Amino acid sequence: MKIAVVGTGYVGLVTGTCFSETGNQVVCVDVNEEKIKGLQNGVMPIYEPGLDVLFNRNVEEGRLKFTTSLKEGIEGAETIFLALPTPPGEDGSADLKYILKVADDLGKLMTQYAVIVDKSTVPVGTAELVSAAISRNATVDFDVVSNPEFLREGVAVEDFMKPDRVVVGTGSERAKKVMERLYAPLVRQGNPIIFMDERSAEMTKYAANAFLAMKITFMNEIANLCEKTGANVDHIRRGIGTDSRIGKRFLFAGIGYGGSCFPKDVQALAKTSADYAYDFRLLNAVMEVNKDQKRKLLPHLLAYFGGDLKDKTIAVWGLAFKPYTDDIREAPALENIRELLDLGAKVTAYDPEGMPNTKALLPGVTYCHTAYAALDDADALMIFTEWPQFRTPEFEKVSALLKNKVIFDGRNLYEPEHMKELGFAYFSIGRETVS
Ligand SMILES: NC(=O)C1=CN([C@@H]2O[C@H](COP(=O)(O)OP(=O)(O)OC[C@H]3O[C@@H](n4cnc5c(N)ncnc54)[C@H](O)[C@@H]3O)[C@@H](O)[C@H]2O)C=CC1
Ligand SMILES: O=C(O)[C@H]1O[C@H](OP(=O)(O)OP(=O)(O)OC[C@H]2O[C@@H](n3ccc(=O)[nH]c3=O)[C@H](O)[C@@H]2O)[C@H](O)[C@@H](O)[C@@H]1O
Repeated sequence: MKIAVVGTGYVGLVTGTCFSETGNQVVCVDVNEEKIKGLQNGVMPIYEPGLDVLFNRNVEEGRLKFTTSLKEGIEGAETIFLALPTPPGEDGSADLKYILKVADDLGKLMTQYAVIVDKSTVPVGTAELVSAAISRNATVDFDVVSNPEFLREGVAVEDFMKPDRVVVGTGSERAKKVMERLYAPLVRQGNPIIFMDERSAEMTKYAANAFLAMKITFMNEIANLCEKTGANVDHIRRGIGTDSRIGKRFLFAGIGYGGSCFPKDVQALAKTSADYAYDFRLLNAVMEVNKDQKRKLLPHLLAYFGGDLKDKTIAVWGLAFKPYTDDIREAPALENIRELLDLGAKVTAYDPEGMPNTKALLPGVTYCHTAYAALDDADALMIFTEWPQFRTPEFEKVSALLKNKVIFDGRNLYEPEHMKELGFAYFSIGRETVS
């Protein structure tokens, strides 16, 4: 099948690359000329484990191509995926300007029947808006389908190639057949392709992200209560996660959820609720709790240094919003670093992949080549991302490099008991403080 993917961000690149891997001819389109030039020269603009191998193979074998021309990209394409940004608008709703602009262009450019597949995360009713925008100028038949994407950054290839499920919203039998054919190699793993109407598919995506954000937030609130009552959130996680009705995943308490999607999607769903005059109280609570959670370690840090961080150097391990990605959008580390700098502290930082992106936003930080280099002569260590190499550091080296043996850990990487034995002061989330 010939496929066009419009937008070569995270989702566009993974979608295009994975569909070329299953034997389709894919052309990816983007308005960013520099990005397209790089992709044409084999430069992968994001760090995503495993994606480069598939990318190189399919580019070499001629199944994966890149262009800035929408007209050229969609020529002969049976499906046209929209993997465009839907950032929060001023009122918190998803901004549809990128999607509707491309829909308008498609109406003018399409010369044959195509299925327009909305892969971006968009509010209920968007398929109808896209359809109307195309219809204004279209001279050919088309269907608009909602096909939300559930991949996680860092494990995107695995999530795309072996999805738990594929959700497709369409009322068209013709489009349904096209989508079945396209996804057949992926759902052969035994997982379902679930067909429904467009509005339900659009809502399914928001419900999934909001539910996961709520699950994490619930555990963060339990963690906060654990700190007050002397219970240990790790035990609670194991104690409830083994109940198959609850499930083991997404129960890790920490420094709050970040990333390009949970914060924006929870906010957008709250806005949809407000638009329909429904007060979705749970969502508002999730956003409020997460805002506070991201700043959870700062009061402990300030108290440790008697309320004054001037002339203190704080080492930071982890900038990306989670491991195995260079994505720093809404990362808890960034908000904390800004606050540290405002309070007069110096910051030294290390992240295996997140430093190039952070440098542009926070030039006042000293970026180091290794995790240990960031500790050299620092007054304290703060941890914001659970990269595996931070899990088992050489603690002797850590204590030799730090001026004070103190760690503020937003990801619960170490056992409080062990830290006590090693003589560290140790602040984590929802567990005993070692001081
Ligand atoms: N990043 C993620 O892990 C996931 C994102 N999503 C959703 O997928 C959508 C896309 O997200 P990302 O890939 O992260 O976006 P992104 O912001 O990384 O990339 C979007 C790309 O679209 C391009 N673009 C903008 N206007 C264009 C136009 N008129 N024609 C062609 N290209 C254009 C931009 O230059 C950019 O390269 C969003 O709705 C997001 O919520 C869904 C699941 C996972
Ligand atoms: O719509 C999207 O863009 C995607 O959003 C999330 O994926 P992603 O943002 O890549 O990352 P997650 O692994 O979900 O983590 C999100 C945040 O929650 C935090 N988290 C996650 C799990 C957990 O137990 N505790 C916790 O604090 C992470 O540290 C991170 O800051 C969803 O998991 C994907 O299914 C969805 O497709």
